Amino acid sequence: MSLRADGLRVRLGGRFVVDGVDLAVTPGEVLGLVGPNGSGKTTLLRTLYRAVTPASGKVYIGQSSVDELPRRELARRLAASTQEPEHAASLTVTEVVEQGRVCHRGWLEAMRAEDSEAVESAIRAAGLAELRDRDVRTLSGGERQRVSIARALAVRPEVLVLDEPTNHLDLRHQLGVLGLLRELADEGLAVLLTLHDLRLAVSYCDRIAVLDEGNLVASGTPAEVLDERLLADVFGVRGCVRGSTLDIEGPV
Ligand SMILES: Nc1ncnc2c1ncn2[C@@H]1O[C@H](COP(=O)(O)OP(=O)(O)OP(=O)(O)O)[C@@H](O)[C@H]1O
Repeated sequence: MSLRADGLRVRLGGRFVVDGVDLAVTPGEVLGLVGPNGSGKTTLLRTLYRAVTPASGKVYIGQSSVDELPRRELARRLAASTQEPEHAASLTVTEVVEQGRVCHRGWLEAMRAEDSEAVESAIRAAGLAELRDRDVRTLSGGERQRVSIARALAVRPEVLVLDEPTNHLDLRHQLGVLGLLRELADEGLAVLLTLHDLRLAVSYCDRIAVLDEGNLVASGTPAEVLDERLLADVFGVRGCVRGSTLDIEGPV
């Protein structure tokens, strides 16, 4: 199912930090949301999965408006990997990833075979097999990041939303996670992620949407969007896209 935002405006601290955004991501597609610090990326994502209520505008999964879907159904259809605060409780990696299945069966019901299978495959996909029994509070930032991604994968959603999934990851794991998202999209998932690294966005995203001061200033293929002028005006760098790579020469 597609995820679509129509005319989203979000007001925080007395101003619109998301200011009239239309966005859609379709099954099979990886859409990268990019923009400078404070441009509204996280707020926009949080609005999509109903952690923030917009001042106006609507978000749809398929034909259903997310604010009319029961919470549990929304959680089954749209999974998010977020920049979360530290875990407060003592839980193992496996226990955290298992939380991704709660929306399918409820807190009090036992794990079924399909739940265990989804958890196992998410743990493997995120490269967490050797860490599965570790207390999450003892993990490094990059390891915790992969636990958050694994929990979202375990949901087996229709739409996957990830806030800076490569944050804290070493280069090998950055490429591993983005390659995995690419594969999942090729299997029919709709993937929306924020990224600061424009080079990775160019290499892995089908389309890029650029947010600047709460406004969507461009969207399209990386080559269409990241022209010299936009790179200079929005990101303050000199560069251009060549094929599927981005060459950055330096600051403007
Ligand atoms: N609860 C809040 N109250 C007031 N202002 C807020 C609140 N949350 C975020 N903001 C402001 O909204 C703007 C957008 O923040 P947001 O975190 O969405 O940006 P971002 O593009 O994700 O930034 P970054 O790239 O630095 O992570 C920022 O100017 C931020 O200071």
